[in-house]
Amino acid sequence: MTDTRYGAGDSGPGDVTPGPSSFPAEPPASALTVFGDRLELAGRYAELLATEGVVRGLIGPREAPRLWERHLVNCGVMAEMIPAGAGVVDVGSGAGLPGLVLAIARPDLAITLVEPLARRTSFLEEAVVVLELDNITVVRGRAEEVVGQVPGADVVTARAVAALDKLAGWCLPLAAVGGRLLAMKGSSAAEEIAEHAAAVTALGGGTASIRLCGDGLIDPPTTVVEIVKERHVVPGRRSASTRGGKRSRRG
Ligand SMILES: C[S@@+](CC[C@H](N)C(=O)[O-])C[C@H]1O[C@@H](n2cnc3c(N)ncnc32)[C@H](O)[C@@H]1O
Repeated sequence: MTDTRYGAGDSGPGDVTPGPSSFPAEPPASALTVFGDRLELAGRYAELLATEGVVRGLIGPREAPRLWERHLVNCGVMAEMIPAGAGVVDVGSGAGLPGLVLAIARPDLAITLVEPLARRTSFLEEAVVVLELDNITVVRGRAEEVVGQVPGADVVTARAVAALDKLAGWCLPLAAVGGRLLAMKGSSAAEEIAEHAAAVTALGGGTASIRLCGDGLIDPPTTVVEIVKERHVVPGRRSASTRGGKRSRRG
C-alpha cells in the first residue's frame, strides 16, 4: 500500500534515541534551488524532524541523516506543479510531508494539513508555531470526514498514504472541480494508474498522468500522479457518467 521508498511514515515508538549522528547532513545544492531564501527555515524543520520527530516515533532514526534528499527536497520539488496563491490540502501529512515542506518552500500557498492521529497533529501544530509559519492550518481528522470543513482545494497532495483508488476516494472530494490530486508515488505509478483507472473515473477524476518533478535537479526525479477533478461525485456514490458501467474496485 505505502511506498517503501518513502520511509518517513510511522516508525512507531521504541526506536533508538537519536544521537548526534542523527542530525541532518548539510543541505545539498538542490535544496537551495528548492527553498531559496527559505533554506534556513527548511533546515530548522529538518532539525525538528531529526530530533523531536524521531523521539516521538514520527520518523525512523535511519531517515535522519538523509532527510534532505529523501524527504525535504523530494517533496519540495512538487512545488513546481502548484500555481501561485493556490489553496492546497495535504492528506495524511504525518510529520508534515509533503504539506509542511511546501508551506516552507512556497509562502504564497495556503496549506491545510489533514491528519487523523493526535500524536502527529500535535507535532504539526508545534512545528507551525516554532517555525512561525502563517500559511498552514492543521485539521485533525480522516480525509473522508473533513469534506465540507475545508475549502475546496486547487490542489490536494498526498505521499505514502494509500493505493490510488482509495486515495482518489479520499482526496477528490476535497478538491474543487478543475482542481487536481497530486499523489507522490514510486516506481509502481504506471501500474497503479492502470489498475485503478476505472475507480478514478467513477470518482470524478480525469485520466491520470505521470509527471516528473525536479528532473535535472535530483536523481531520480519525484514521480507524481496527477488527476484533474472533472466532476463532483458525492462520496460513496458512483458518478452519473459511469453508472451502468463496470463496477470499480474501491480500496
Ligand atoms: C505512511 S504515513 C505517510 C505520512 C507522510 N505523508 C509521509 O510521507 O511521511 C500515512 C499517513 O496517512 C494518515 N492517514 C491514514 N488514513 C488517512 C485518512 N483516511 N485520511 C487522512 N490521513 C490518513 C496516517 O495517519 C499517516 O500519518
